[in-house]
Amino acid sequence: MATKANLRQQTIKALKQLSPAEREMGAQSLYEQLFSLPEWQQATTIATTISTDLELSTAPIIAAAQQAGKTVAVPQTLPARQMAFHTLTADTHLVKTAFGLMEPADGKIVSPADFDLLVVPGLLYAQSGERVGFGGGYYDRYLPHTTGTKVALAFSVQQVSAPTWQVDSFDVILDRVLVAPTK
Ligand SMILES: Nc1nc2c(c(=O)[nH]1)N(C=O)[C@@H](CNc1ccc(C(=O)N[C@@H](CCC(=O)O)C(=O)O)cc1)CN2
Ligand SMILES: Nc1ncnc2c1ncn2[C@@H]1O[C@H](COP(=O)(O)OP(=O)(O)OP(=O)(O)O)[C@@H](O)[C@H]1O
Repeated sequence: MATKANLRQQTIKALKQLSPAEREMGAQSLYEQLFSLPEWQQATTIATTISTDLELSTAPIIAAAQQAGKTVAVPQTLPARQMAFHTLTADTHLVKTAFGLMEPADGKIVSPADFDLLVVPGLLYAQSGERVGFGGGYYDRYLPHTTGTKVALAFSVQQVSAPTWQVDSFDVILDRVLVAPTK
């Protein structure tokens, strides 16, 4: 069994080594798969993040959702590893956190139970839904309060068929892991 810390390091390295072409091709496939899901099409309220350069860009997801008239909300980190999701509009003020993430500073708060679909960030996912995140434990604390479909979008280097790590009791299992094809 690998430790989550080792797997985080390995996956970050593999993500950094993706060629621009692989990234672009993978990303297009992931967006198409997401937008094809009935859960996406039916969702009126969606949780996602403001991605960092290492992560799959969420900008096309935010744009597509807004275009379709869906409500989009993104997280603000709070003390004690809590998060509040705020609706994202053209008027939302974003601030950069000490950790380098862009977060909403205002905007209406969406209750966790109001999301129909949550695009959950992370580093490594098993096809069966287990997830290794960035290590903050933010989503493990938040997701138990949600009822919507929990989806992850994985480049091929972010996916394994079954967990190679010790799954903790507090780890929340995702409903779907979409995977980009290998080149
Ligand atoms: N784009 C994106 N946004 C996201 C997440 C994500 O995975 N991706 N998160 C997914 O969970 C949450 C933030 N996750 C975090 C995970 C770890 C640390 C962290 O290790 N922080 C350090 C240093 C803190 C500081 O410099 O202020 C620490 O706490 O020691 C921070 C945030 C919410 N927003
Ligand atoms: N529901 C919870 N209640 C209390 N502590 C928790 C909970 N979930 C996670 N933790 C703690 O948070 C820390 C990080 O957990 P873990 O390594 O699973 O995070 P992660 O899933 O990688 O991060 P994230 O959820 O932010 O993406 C661990 O020390 C864990 O003990």
